[in-house]
Amino acid sequence: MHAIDTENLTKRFGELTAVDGLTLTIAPGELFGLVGSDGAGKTTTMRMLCGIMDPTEGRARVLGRDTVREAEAIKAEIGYMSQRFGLYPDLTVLENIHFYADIYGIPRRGRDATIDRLLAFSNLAPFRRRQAGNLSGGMKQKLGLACALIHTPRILFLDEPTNGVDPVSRRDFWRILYQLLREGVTIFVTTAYLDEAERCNRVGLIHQGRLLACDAPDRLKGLMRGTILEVRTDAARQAARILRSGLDGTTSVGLFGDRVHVVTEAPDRTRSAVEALMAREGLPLRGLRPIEPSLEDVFVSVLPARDGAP
Ligand SMILES: Nc1ncnc2c1ncn2[C@@H]1O[C@H](COP(=O)(O)OP(=O)(O)OP(=O)(O)O)[C@@H](O)[C@H]1O
Repeated sequence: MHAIDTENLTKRFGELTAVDGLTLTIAPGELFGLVGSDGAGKTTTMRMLCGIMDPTEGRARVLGRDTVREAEAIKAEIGYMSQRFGLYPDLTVLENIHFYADIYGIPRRGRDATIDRLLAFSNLAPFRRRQAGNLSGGMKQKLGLACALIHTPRILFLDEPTNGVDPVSRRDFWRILYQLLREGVTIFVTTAYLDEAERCNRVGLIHQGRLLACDAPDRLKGLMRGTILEVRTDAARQAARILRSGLDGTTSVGLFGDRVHVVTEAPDRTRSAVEALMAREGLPLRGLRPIEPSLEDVFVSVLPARDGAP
C-alpha cells in the first residue's frame, strides 16, 4: 500500500486553479518534499491530503483511505503542522504538549513517557516550563513538531516548517526529521528552500498548481541537458541582461544571486561568446567555469520561459 497516492487531484477557487491535476504516489518511509514558490499550491495540496479541504476534482488516498470519505480516520493517523500551527503563547512548553495530547485523547496515564521522549529528541527538555511565547522561532517550530507527534502518527505533514527559521535551527530541525524517518515515519514536507529539497528522498516541483517534475534530487539533476557555465562578475543583473540578449537562442541564462548561470549544449563556443560580450560591455569577468547543476538550476530549466527569467 502507498502511504499517499493521488490521481488528478485538483482544487479550484472560482477562476483560479490552485492545484491542477496532481498525480503522485509516495511510498511508506519516504521523505517527500513538495517545492515551489509562494502561491504555487503547496498548502492547498497538503490541506486536501490531510482531509481538511475537499478536492474539486480527482481524488487522494492517505494510508489507503479516501481523503473525503474517511477524513476523520486519516486525521487520527497523521500529524499535521500547518504554517500557523496553534501554539498557546501563555502556556508553557509542557502545557502546550498536554493540550494536544488531550485533543488526541491520549490517556493521562502513560502519557509522560511519550512526552519525555518528545522533549528529549526536540532538545526542549530544559525549556519545559518556559512559556511558548518566549521561545525562539526555531524552538517554537520544534514545539509545534512535538505537538504534531504526540499521537505517534504514521505520516507527518509539515507545511513550510522552517520558514523564517535561522540556518542553525533549520539544520537541527532536519536532524529531527531524519530521526523520525529512521523510526519509519513517512514525511511529506513543503518548502520554498531548494537546499532543503536536496535533503529529501524525492522532490516534486510545483508551479501554478502543476507538478512540473518529480524524482530523486540527483535524478532530477541528471535530467538537465547541457553544461552549466557559472559567470562571476560584480554586476550580475546587468550581465544576465546582456548575455540573455547577446547569446544565441540555444542557451538559457538565469540569475542566481550574485552569479549568472548559462546553460549551453556547446560550452566552448558559449564560453568565447560570454567572454566577448562581457569585454564589449566593459563588465569585469571574475570567473567562468562549468559547474554541477543544483536543484535550483533544474527548477529554472523546467519553469515556463517567461516565469524563469528573473
Ligand atoms: N481559500 C482560498 N480561497 C481562494 N484562493 C485561495 C485559497 N487558498 C489558497 N488560494 C490561492 O490558491 C493559490 C495557491 O495557494 P497555496 O496557499 O496553496 O500556495 P503555497 O504554495 O502554499 O504558497 P504559500 O507558501 O504562499 O502558502 C494562491 O494563488 C492562493 O492565493
